[in-house]
This record gives sequence, structure tokens and C-alpha cells, in this order.
Amino acid sequence: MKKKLNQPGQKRVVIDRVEPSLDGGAFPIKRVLGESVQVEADILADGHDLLRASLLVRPKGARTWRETPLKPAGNDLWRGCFSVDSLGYWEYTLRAWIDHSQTWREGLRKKHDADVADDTDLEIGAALVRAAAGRARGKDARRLEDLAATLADRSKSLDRRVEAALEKTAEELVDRYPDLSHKTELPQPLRVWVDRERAGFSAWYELFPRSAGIAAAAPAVGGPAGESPALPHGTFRDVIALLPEIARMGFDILYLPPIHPIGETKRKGRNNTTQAAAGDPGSPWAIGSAEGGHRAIHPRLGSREDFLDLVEKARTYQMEIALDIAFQCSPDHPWVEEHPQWFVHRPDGSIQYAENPPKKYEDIYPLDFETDDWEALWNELLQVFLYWIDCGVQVFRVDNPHTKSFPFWEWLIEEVHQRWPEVIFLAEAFTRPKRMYRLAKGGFTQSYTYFTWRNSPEELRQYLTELTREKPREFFRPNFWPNTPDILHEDLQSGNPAAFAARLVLAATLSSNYGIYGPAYELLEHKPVRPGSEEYLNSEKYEIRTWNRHDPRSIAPLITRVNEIRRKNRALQSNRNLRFHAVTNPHLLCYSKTDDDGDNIVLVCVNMDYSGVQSGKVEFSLPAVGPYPHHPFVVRDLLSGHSWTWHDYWNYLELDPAISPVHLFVIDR
Ligand SMILES: O=P(O)(O)O[C@H]1O[C@H](CO)[C@@H](O[C@H]2O[C@H](CO)[C@@H](O)[C@H](O)[C@H]2O)[C@H](O)[C@H]1O
Repeated sequence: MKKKLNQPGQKRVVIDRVEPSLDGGAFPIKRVLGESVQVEADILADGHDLLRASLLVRPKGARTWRETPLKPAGNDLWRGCFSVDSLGYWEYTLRAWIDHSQTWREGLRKKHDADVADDTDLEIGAALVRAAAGRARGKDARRLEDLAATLADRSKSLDRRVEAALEKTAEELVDRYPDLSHKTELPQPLRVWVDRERAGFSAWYELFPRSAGIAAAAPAVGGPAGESPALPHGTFRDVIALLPEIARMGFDILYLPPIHPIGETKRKGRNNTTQAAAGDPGSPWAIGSAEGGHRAIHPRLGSREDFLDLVEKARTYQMEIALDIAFQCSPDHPWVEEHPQWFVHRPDGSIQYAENPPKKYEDIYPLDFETDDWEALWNELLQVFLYWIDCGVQVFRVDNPHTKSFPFWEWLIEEVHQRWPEVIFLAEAFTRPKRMYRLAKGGFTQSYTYFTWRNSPEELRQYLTELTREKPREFFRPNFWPNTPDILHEDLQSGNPAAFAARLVLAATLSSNYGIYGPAYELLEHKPVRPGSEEYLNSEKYEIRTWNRHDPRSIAPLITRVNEIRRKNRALQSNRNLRFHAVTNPHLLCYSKTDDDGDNIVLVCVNMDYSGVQSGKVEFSLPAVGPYPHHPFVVRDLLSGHSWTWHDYWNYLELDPAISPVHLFVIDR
């Protein structure tokens, strides 16, 4: 009778709890080039037979799989690992089967030791080896046939045949041709999306180009918030003039709020008033006017050629320009006339403006993602991205993605990534956690987070544990911002430089991706529009500002140093090895990061009471974080340059915010 192969009822091995995997493989996990994926699963079967399992990996589209054995880690847990070395999708899957040859060998060994092995045992083995020969080719097939013949040859002594069966090279030869006829595999391969390195390690600097004029032209002038309507409108050329300074601070992504023409209708005035005065420039997020929409440039910023020049010049400083893509339209946007069906109309025929209660955005219309004309809308929005990619932009900060449909983003990001896998999408979705996570699963490369509102050591410990130890670590890349043009957190409203320094160091070291909105941040801009508000007074969102980048109180030197430390210490370039350390004082937060080789260990201690000296003991034992067995060891503060000799376990700390609220230690061997 013909042997039945691979029928469901014949599979005895089960593969459970595969990690990492997202929603049963519905979404890919994420990695950056060169990173590894540690795979594990419970693999088990009935009875006493021995199992084997392997990990199969390939870049998507490759014809062949790279197969490596999984190793048993005890208690039916199996583990394997692979690295990704090209951009785009990779696939991985698991395969497991009963290893009848090995089961037989182990049985034979035991029986032989107990002196109960017989000819029948060897005949069974001979049949298994013969079957392996049938699966082999050429020389190996002949060697296996010879081995089978030896095992079945009763003219040879039992000892001699057992020895031949258990001989190392014979074992290896047989194992090379396993019987996979009843193998179990995952129902479908799992996927990894592989991004370029900057997706995992980046420092963003946000500035309003229209405020770059004064600073670039006359750096020594400036001073407090400028209010003169006569202030010149900054241009891309002015931004080009600022590039050396921003590069010197160590940023590698320069992010510009929307650069398009701004609507006139319902234009916002200063401090978010609903009536703009003559000369008020309006909010850059109110996109579109008679001068064009999402593919046009505000004429006062410059021409397309100026923009291309900015992109090019930024590259010479190892920086990239990130554009803000906000899919919404001022009432003057050309789409309002050309595609009225893309907007929600009220019974009176007017179009509903946007809201994010309690915030009101009277100057913009949201797009309707339930429109019957959705295909044309989706395609037009894709063309917006492709247009700017064609201009050399490969990084996008996407405004409010959670107010557009999830399937739309999944489609759009896939369309872009199929053509340009290097493109980075940062989701600005300050929304509920599951919506944030779903956007990340759907393809967003990086995500804004709740960092700005996690303001105690305990809150940060909990939040970072969720992001770096739990499921989100596989798909959600946090990007920490201590401020944005929309968020001046209460912690910063005192203007205390220690708060600015501490929040900067926390963002830059807890997360490998971080950003600031400058020059407001380095110049300690801290006045809210009104008590209890997180909006800046005289916000650049509604007016052109002047900035004195040469103000002696600027914390630009600290930022420069922190960015330099991030670049020199590989431990700070990933979030995978973050550990929190116990401290005896609740105002202190201590954590370390270690690089993959365990060679570079950075320990950060922050006093989150920004106005009082705090001291305590931190539990920091080297063997726990790295492979150094001996103590004492030297901790060197990369900010102050001071060193201390520490001993394993509990070490004393004192942080005076008037001097520095943080220690950023590297551990010297
Ligand atoms: O709603 P969020 O808090 O997530 O804020 C984001 O989207 C806002 C709308 O695009 C944007 O708001 C700014 O632009 C609006 C349109 O011009 C304007 O009415 C608002 O006053 C202004 O704050 C916000 O900046 C962005 O982060």
C-alpha cells in the first residue's frame, strides 16, 4: 500500500506559543538592519519519542529558506535566532518532527548498555537508515546504503554493528536526511519588517522655518518673544544657514511643520484666537490656498528648488529633512472645490470643521474616509507622499493618523514601502493606547508616546516596562519628546533649567529615538498661554518668532554633549537592554542600558525633584548587567567628567539639581 504522507491526522508534534509573533501572524514584527530575532516556542508530542525542530528564514520573495536547528531549552521550550541583513519583509517559520532515527539510536544505546539489544533492534535501524539513503543523493546515499547493510549483516558481531550505528559521523550522516513525512509547520510564515538603522536610532529637531529668518540673519539680536508683525518671514535659505548649528548639536533629523500654503478663511490669529489680524501668518496645519495644496510650497518659504537645495544640504551634514504630512484642508484648499465629495457636508451644505475635543480647529476641514470616492482619495493621498519622496524626503511625521482610517494607513504604508522600504513614518497619535499600538502594527515606523506625561520615577518605570519588556517591544518604536509646539508640560512651566536638563536626558537615554521642539527647548521657553494650559504663550503655531540662539542660558551645550554621548555609546542606540535599578529614594530614577556584546554599559541616575537635593542608594551590581565578575569598578559621569569607585550592590548617590539633576555614567572596565 502506498505510504500516506503529511496528512493532518498523522502529525503528532504540536507547536504552541511562538514568540515573537503578532496576532497569529496578522502583522509583522519590526527590526532594523543587522538586528537579531530570538525565536522560541513550546514544541511537544505524545509518547517518549525524541523531537527535532528547525527555524526557517528567508527574505520575502527568496526561493529558498535558510534552515537552522532549534535548540531545546528544557521544559519543552525550544529556541533559535536569526539576523536580518536586508531591508523589507522577511519570513520565518518553524518545523518540527518526530526523530525516529535518534529515538531508535537512544533506545539502542540504553539496551546495549543493559545488554539486551538484539538483531531485531538492528534490523529496525537498518530500515531507518535505508529510508534515509532513499532521501539522499550521490555519495551520501551510497554511504547510507553501506551503513544499512552493515547493520543488517548478521555475520558481523552485534557489538560491531551497534558501534557502527552509534558512531558520530554515522549519526551526523543519518541526521542530514530526516524523515519529514509527518512534520508539523506553522500554518503560515510569520513576518519581520526590516527598517534602516535610523528607524531605531535618531535624534529629531523640530523648527518652524518661518521663524528662521531673524536668527539666521542676525544671531545676536533676538531676545524675548518678538511680536512685531514686521518680522521677516523665514525661508528655506535661512534654514540652510542654520544647518551647521543644528548638526553641531548632534541632531540627525530636522523636522519641519507643514510647509504648504496656508488658508485665509477662518485663519487663526495669535495665541489661537479665531480672528486673525492683518499680517498674521496662520497655522501651518491649515493647509491649502489658491496657491496650492499638499504638493505646493508656501511661496514665502521659497521655491521647490530652494527646498531641494535644503534637502541636499542637510544630507551633507548627515541630516535628513522630515516633513509633516497633515491630511486636512483649509477651506481654501483646491480639493474643497475639486473634490467636494471628500468632505462631510452638514444639512445646510456647509462642511464641518475639525475637532479634537476640547480643541477646535475651525481653520481646517477633515477628510471623509467613508466617502464613496475613497479610491480616488486614497490614491491622491499616496501621490502626496510619492511627490515629496521624489523631492528626496524619506522621513515623514504624520499628523493625527488616528483620525484617518486604519486600513488606509496600512495600504498607504505598504504602497510606499514596496517602492521605498527606507521611508520612515512617525505617527503623531496622542490617543488611546490600543489605537497607538494598532497604527504601529499597521506599519508606522516610530510613534509619539505618553512620555511627556510620565513625570515620576514610578510612572516612567511602569511605562518603559510596558514598552520595552512586553509585547509592544516587537512593533512599537517609541520616540520621546519632552516638548512639542502643542505640549509645554507643567514640569517645564517653572522655567527651571534642571527640569529641562532632566527631561532632555530622560528622553534621550530612555528611548533611542527622541526629539525636541527647538529653539523653544534649549532656550527654556516656558510660559503657558494661560495657567493650567499646555499651550505656549505666543506660540509659533500662530506667529513668527525671533530666537536668540546665543542666549547664555541656552542648554544647547548640554544637548550637544548628550547627543555626542548617544553616538559614542552603542548601549544608548537601542531599547532592548533597558533595566531599572532599585533606589532607596523615590525621587530618584536609575536605569542602565547595555549593548548586545555587553561591552558598553551606561547607567543613568536622575533626580526627578528638580528643586531639591536628593540622595539615596542604588542597587547596581555589575554581574547583573554585564559579564564582569569582579568589583570594585569605576563609574565615570560623562557629563561632569567625575569618577567614583563603586562596589557591587548598593552605592551612594547624591544629586543637586542646582549643579546637575543627572549622572550619565559609563562603566569603565
Ligand atoms: O489634535 P492634536 O493635539 O493631536 O494636534 C495635532 O493636530 C492639530 C490639527 O492638525 C494641530 O493643530 C494646529 O493646527 C490646527 C489647524 O491649523 C489649528 O487649528 C490648531 O490651533 C493648531 O494647534 C496640532 O498642531 C497637531 O499637533
